[in-house]
Amino acid sequence: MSESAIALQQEIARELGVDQTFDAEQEIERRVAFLTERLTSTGLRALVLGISGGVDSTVAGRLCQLAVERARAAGHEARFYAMRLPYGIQADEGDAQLALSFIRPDRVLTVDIKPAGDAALEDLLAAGVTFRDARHQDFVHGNIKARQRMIAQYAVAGAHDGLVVGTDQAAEAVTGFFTKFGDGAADLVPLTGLTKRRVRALGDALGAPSGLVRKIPTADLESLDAGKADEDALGVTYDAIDDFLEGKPVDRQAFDTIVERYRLTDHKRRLPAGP
Ligand SMILES: Nc1ncnc2c1ncn2[C@@H]1O[C@H](COP(=O)(O)OP(=O)(O)OC[C@H]2O[C@@H]([n+]3cccc(C(=O)O)c3)[C@H](O)[C@@H]2O)[C@@H](O)[C@H]1O
Ligand SMILES: Nc1ncnc2c1ncn2[C@@H]1O[C@H](COP(=O)(O)OP(=O)(O)OP(=O)(O)O)[C@@H](O)[C@H]1O
Ligand SMILES: [Mg+2]
Repeated sequence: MSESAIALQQEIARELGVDQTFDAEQEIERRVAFLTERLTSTGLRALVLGISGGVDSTVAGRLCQLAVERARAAGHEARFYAMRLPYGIQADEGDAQLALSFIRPDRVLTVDIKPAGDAALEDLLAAGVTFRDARHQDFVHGNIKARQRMIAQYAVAGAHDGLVVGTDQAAEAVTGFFTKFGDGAADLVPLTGLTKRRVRALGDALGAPSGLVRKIPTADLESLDAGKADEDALGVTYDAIDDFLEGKPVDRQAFDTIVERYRLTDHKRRLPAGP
């Protein structure tokens, strides 16, 4: 790799807050302390997060529960609302239930996002919105589902004086692999700066079920391609993304794919542009 390529790699990692060193126990402590401090300093009384059955929300969910328990021990009443937000019947519902058993949240709220998500699409079609083809429509519908989850979580935060927690981490941030104002919308992002393998290391250190920690990541938003692996959608592996962010050598094709995605999704990591 050329010197300029290495410099760009380092600059992007710095921009996304990826540390050069990593200690799972320390990171757990730092991130739980962060969530607890946000609760006490804002005076708010709840954390809200959707639990999918994937590793990111399993880890973030456990951090949330530990944080509210710590806040309560310090005399600040706070609750963690874990939300199940299936689109109809979720194929890996068993994983979501396993995640909840591990997290042991104060409350579980379940909202099926299918009726609202489907109604939104139907109304758009009735209004005359057109798509290139069925796959394009299904893709946009997928982003509607992610935003429907955001609506449900913000409603619970509004109802219970809470803060919405997001699962944004460095591997998704660098590729812009999230729905803008959907799962990308949150008040607190406790996994920020972590590569995917470091999220998994937190999961192991927290004692999360191994099957969840090592589960193939999926956004699972497209009905025509249910459970599609993120890596198939991204065209690059999480190992390569993590190596890139941790300053390790990556092959030319992976490097170019990551940098191109990073540039194209710059707008997703910023506030809306104005004149
Ligand atoms: N240059 C620019 N400057 C300012 N804004 C720009 C823009 N280009 C597009 N935009 C806006 O951004 C929109 C596109 O962004 P967005 O709506 O997010 O849509 P988009 O990035 O096309 O799709 C979201 C991607 O994230 C994936 N995802 C979503 C949710 C969760 C996960 C997961 O890992 O679990 C993954 C999903 O599978 C899909 O591949 C455009 O419609 C436009 O409104
Ligand atoms: N079916 C669902 N029920 C509840 N929350 C969900 C659901 N699907 C997605 N989410 C929320 O959207 C977030 C983004 O999804 P994403 O797939 O990136 O994370 P994950 O499923 O936790 O882990 P992974 O990326 O490994 O699949 C989740 O962490 C979760 O908070
Ligand atoms: Mg997932």
